[in-house]
Amino acid sequence: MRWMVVGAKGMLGTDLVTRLVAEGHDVMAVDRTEVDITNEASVEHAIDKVDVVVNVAAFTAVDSAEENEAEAFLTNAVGPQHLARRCKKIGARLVHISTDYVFDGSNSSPYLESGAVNPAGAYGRTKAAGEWAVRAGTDDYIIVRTAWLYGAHGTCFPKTMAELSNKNSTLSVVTDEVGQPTWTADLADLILRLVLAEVPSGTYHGTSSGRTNWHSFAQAIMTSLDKDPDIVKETTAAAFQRPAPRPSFSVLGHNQLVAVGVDPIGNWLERWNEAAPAVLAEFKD
Ligand SMILES: NC(=O)C1=CN([C@@H]2O[C@H](COP(=O)(O)OP(=O)(O)OC[C@H]3O[C@@H](n4cnc5c(N)ncnc54)[C@H](O)[C@@H]3O)[C@@H](O)[C@H]2O)C=CC1
Repeated sequence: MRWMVVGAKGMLGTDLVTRLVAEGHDVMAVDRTEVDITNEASVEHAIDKVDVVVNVAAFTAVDSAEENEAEAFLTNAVGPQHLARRCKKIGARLVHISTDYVFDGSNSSPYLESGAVNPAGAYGRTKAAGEWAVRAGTDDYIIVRTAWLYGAHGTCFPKTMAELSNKNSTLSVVTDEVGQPTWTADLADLILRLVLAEVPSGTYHGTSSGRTNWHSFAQAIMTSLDKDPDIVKETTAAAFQRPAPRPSFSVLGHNQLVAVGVDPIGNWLERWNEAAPAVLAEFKD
């Protein structure tokens, strides 16, 4: 099976390519300089003779998307449309990564894969449009919605907390946003398992199991750094205003994975404890 990973130099792409290569798969890893997904000619020229295309390319700057929605839309919606059309033409399966931000966060029980999307901000709107573009463009797709991603090869919450804790005696972190911290290496593993299992086309939720809030996650990060978790103080989203709205409840249910016999990713805290040495390597002596 021949794979192409588009957006391969990002946080998820780096771990995905590493995993596929380690497993002996035939992988072409490309980023924007080789294939710009916003340019249909570039997509048509570069993507050929592959069995699976994994789109991990995205405009991921959530706050910046509020000011630059047209640019975000090009990458997050028009790009996936080009990829879906191209995959259909060459008979490749498209795996496309989406986000919890397609939901507004007002639920109190886990979001179902089939639940109505209602994004609260520009990034979520563009990602929801990308999902529709994929579904409209090809019949052979796997959409994987993920959330609260962290990894060794990108800017992410654990590294930001580690940096802040080196400069400050206390940190204030919000308690009223709930979600599922998810390690890029675990998501790479899930993508591999979904493709190898040849699951039916559809939308799947690829997040860790269980749930937490940012404050408790920050405390777990301090523990991993051998620091006192009590330096993390509680605050609220209202006191910590940012340009883009954040969903207050981002817990995704894994019903579709279970339905097709694919194991969801394990509990977020167990996975964090496994991930921490790699993700926090630059902060450890
Ligand atoms: N980081 C997070 O917390 C979350 C991420 N996601 C989704 O997961 C996926 C992966 O995210 P990350 O690895 O964090 O992203 P990232 O920002 O680390 O990497 C994105 C990659 O896409 C590439 N790219 C951007 N525009 C492109 C274009 N026009 N053509 C080709 N490549 C282009 C960039 O060069 C970069 O290497 C994205 O679809 C994102 O929306 C979903 C939920 C949470």
